[in-house]
Amino acid sequence: LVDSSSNVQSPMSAMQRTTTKPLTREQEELINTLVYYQEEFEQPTEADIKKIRDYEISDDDSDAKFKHITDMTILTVQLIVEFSKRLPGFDTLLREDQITLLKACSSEVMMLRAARRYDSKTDCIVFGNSFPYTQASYALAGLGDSAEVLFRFCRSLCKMKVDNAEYALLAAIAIFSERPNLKELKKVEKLQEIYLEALKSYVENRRLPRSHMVFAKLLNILTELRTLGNINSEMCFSLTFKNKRLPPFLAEIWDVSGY
Ligand SMILES: Cc1nc(-c2ccccc2Cl)n(NC(=O)c2ccc3c(c2C)OCCO3)c1C(C)C
Repeated sequence: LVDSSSNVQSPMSAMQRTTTKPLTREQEELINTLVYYQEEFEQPTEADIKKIRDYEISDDDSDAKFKHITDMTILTVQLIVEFSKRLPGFDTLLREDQITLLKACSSEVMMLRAARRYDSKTDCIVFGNSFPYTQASYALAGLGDSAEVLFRFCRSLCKMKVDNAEYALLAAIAIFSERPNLKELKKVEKLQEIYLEALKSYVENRRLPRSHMVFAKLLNILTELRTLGNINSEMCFSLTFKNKRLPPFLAEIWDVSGY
């Protein structure tokens, strides 16, 4: 902080002098792979959507709305599983750790996907191009109060202008997170570190003028995802008291006993 003429430099100018490290070739390839598979598994197929759209929902039918959400979620979680299986490093993990990661991350990555499908002009989450979820439709399905939290999360990510690469890297980092009962925790942490480094380099090299602390704000999203995922688990349990049942696929992946 003290230059040759022994003037004390302000920390800021010392910080500004640090040059950003460019992305390495491996990091570029990693990000391109993630963005490719994110696009590949972005939306359910028209055929799948048609299957769940077949029955008309009368606007005021809460059970039908709830069933739509559960069916769309099943399709979306299946896409998340396909995306995860193709993440470099995922196939180096034990099968049981792969399952532990998928069960724990699926609701968190669902929230990220909801934010990615959020349309600020209509204040709707549009899953599958034809399932606009509004806060009202969430309330109708009996998920009212959680919708407020979800839509606030979606709006904040929208304001941050999170781009495709950042979404894909955040999903990968959420997938390779420390979870209870992992057999090879160190391996998962090592993988997560690689994706965190790639996100850090990517953010620092992004051309668009960004507000400062972007990397810190993106890491904060990961903390928020944990909270949202936990509220989702609580919601799953409360459904049993509202005699709303989760389909077996979701009850199993989200560990809702007694399915
Ligand atoms: C079948 C189903 N599909 C979802 C879901 C729907 C859209 C995005 C993410 C999720 Cl997890 N959920 N969860 C929520 O809709 C949900 C639950 C709790 C929340 C929340 C959401 C979206 O959002 C924020 C905080 O708490 C459910 C069940 C459990 C109703």
